[in-house]
Amino acid sequence: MIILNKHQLITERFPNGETKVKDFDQWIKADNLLEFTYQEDGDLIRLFFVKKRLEEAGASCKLWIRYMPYSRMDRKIEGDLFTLKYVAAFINSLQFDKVYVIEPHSETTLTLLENSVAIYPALDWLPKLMEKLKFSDNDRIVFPDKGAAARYLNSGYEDACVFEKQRNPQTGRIEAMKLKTGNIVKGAKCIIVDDLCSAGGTFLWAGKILKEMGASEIYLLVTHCEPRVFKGALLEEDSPIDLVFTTDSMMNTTHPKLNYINLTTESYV
Ligand SMILES: O=P(O)(O)OC[C@H]1O[C@@H](O)[C@H](O)[C@@H]1O
Repeated sequence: MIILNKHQLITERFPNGETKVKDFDQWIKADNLLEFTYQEDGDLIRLFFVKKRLEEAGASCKLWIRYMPYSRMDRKIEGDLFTLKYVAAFINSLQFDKVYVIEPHSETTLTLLENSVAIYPALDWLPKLMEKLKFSDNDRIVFPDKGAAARYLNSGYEDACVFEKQRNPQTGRIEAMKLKTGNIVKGAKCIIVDDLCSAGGTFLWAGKILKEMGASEIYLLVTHCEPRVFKGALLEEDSPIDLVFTTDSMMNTTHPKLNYINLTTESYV
């Protein structure tokens, strides 16, 4: 989905699959903000078309990336393509004046993307959620793996609990998890904070262990939820996760256990 200056562009497909972008020019301003939601690779070509037209019109443009495509492919694996690098190179070639990236998974995206700045809604929202849940000294912030700890630990949450996890690189399934740092006081409320919930295995594992250790309520705060792989298990009655807080950066399904954080460009741009 592409939103130009708050107007969602009408993009249609010709019967052969090619993209048609309709009634575009009316939304162009001298300075533009393009909001980009990635759902499939075709969205990248639509981004290209739109930026090229803005360039032709002599208009400047900033880009707001709700979810950075391929951000989890953030390292070179022998024999495989380092796709994040190429997607970043593509976006760089479009020469945006500034690129805002919502929760980019790792520093690699920011290193690869020129003129980029990261926005961390989950982290920004954490103090508000702690207040809402009436957090006390016994309650705990939890980072479910070393990636989350590297991202957030230095943001004033040095006393957070940190998990260690082992994921099978072939199947992608989590095979083991254990609490590496911190302790859980019986009856503690916990907020697990991370960038993204994909299939949810990380949070089911962490939630189960936290409950076994005596936690009373467990909340999940993630910036992105991936609609295609998000498994309902996390939201089911017997899930250890009581409520999920997320943004609509990718997913907009409704469910009583899902709470959406309003993510507006105005607060950041
Ligand atoms: O366990 P699922 O939800 O599939 O995957 C999400 C986790 O995998 C990591 O890349 C994310 O940063 C998050 O910790």
